[in-house]
Amino acid sequence: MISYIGVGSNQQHPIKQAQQAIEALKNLPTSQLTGCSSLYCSAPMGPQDQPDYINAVVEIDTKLSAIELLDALQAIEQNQGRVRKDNRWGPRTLDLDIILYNDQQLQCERLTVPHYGMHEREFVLYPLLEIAPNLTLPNGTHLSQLTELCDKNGLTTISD
Ligand SMILES: CC1(C)Nc2nc(N)[nH]c(=O)c2N=C1O
Repeated sequence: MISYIGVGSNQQHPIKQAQQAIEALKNLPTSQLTGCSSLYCSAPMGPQDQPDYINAVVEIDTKLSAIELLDALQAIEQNQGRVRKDNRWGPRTLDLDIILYNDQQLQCERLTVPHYGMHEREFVLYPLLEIAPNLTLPNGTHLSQLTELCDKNGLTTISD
């Protein structure tokens, strides 16, 4: 199954955190990393009293189920020092979110796919457009329809 993973960090050397997470995603069991966007920098969405974020989107081809994938992503987050605080919109060392999992629409206590916020997050939509320009979402929306609605202004690409 093709899945798109959002990578985000704004603590503990975010560029290194993102690069380390991408390396860890290359080693997921029964999976291949089949695409990786550039790294992007953007101001925090939500509370502004925190540092800018580094974001990327990774494409993987995996035999893991969505829940197994979620567990593997949370293990990588913990391994990179993420302490799951209750502060939902606060700073974080590493965030790995399942943006899409094949063309599935899943809604359970631990997981909602497609990611509930992807439609208005330019730091998800533009990295995703970079690696999957012809993507159509499970509900039939074309990715380019979403990026038209979401301006790229605040997003800058980081040269490696
Ligand atoms: C706090 C919140 C919503 N803001 C963000 N803002 C940006 N720019 N990037 C993120 O990854 C991000 N993640 C979050 O969880």
